[in-house]
Amino acid sequence: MKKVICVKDLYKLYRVGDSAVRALDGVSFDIYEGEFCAIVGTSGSGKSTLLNMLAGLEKPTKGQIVISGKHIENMNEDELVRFRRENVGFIFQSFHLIGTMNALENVALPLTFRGVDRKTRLAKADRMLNLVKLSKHKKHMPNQMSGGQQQRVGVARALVSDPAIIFADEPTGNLDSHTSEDVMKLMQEVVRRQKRTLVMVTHDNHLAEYADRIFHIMDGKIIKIEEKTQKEYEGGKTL
Ligand SMILES: Nc1ncnc2c1ncn2[C@@H]1O[C@H](COP(=O)(O)OP(=O)(O)OP(=O)(O)O)[C@@H](O)[C@H]1O
Repeated sequence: MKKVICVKDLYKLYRVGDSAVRALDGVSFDIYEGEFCAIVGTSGSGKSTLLNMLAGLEKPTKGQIVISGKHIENMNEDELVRFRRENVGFIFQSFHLIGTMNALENVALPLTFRGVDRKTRLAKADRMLNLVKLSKHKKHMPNQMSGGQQQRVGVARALVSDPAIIFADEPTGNLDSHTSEDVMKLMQEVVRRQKRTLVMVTHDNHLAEYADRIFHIMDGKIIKIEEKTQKEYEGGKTL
């Protein structure tokens, strides 16, 4: 299997006054093409810090992050912007839809930044909305849709530019439990069908069960990696 993400000895220290917080304290792992991985941990365990590093939104203090064969820890801001545009899709907890655009226009938006012409953009967005089962809501504005529908738009938007990797930060954090399950099933299905790699952060152990592998993080360390096959690894070694 092809490695898409390779993280080696990753550290992130934050200075707060005289003390240092070890938000990431020596993290190493690989993620393979087509995998759905969940990063799970309690509040303050380092989940968001890790996701921000993987997405190139924050610089590590030390360590390596290789994504699709490229070292992102050495990239400057312009290179990171290009890297994200070409390789990454995001799904946010609070959806981040543009309120003045309908579902179709919201989904088409990432393609605008890639210079795709309007007709092609809208045709692609249309297909993505069908994929997330929102064919009847294409002309709806965000405030005319439920939370679950808005997040489906968020999923379609993350997929529209054919990114190799999708990062999702608590994607169901603003949804009720029933709708959360629906969105998780949808993400699982489209990721499998489209052979994307999905990395999701959540504090919810139950939702993490939708993933192929679960990375448990505590005090900035990966303490356990759980596989769907029930084969478990600890500290990177097979038990
Ligand atoms: N900018 C910052 N400056 C100082 N400390 C920070 C900063 N960002 C995060 N931290 C600290 O790093 C640790 C990890 O934070 P992080 O946000 O990654 O946790 P999390 O697992 O995502 O938590 P939550 O589920 O509450 O979002 C925490 O102790 C936090 O206080």
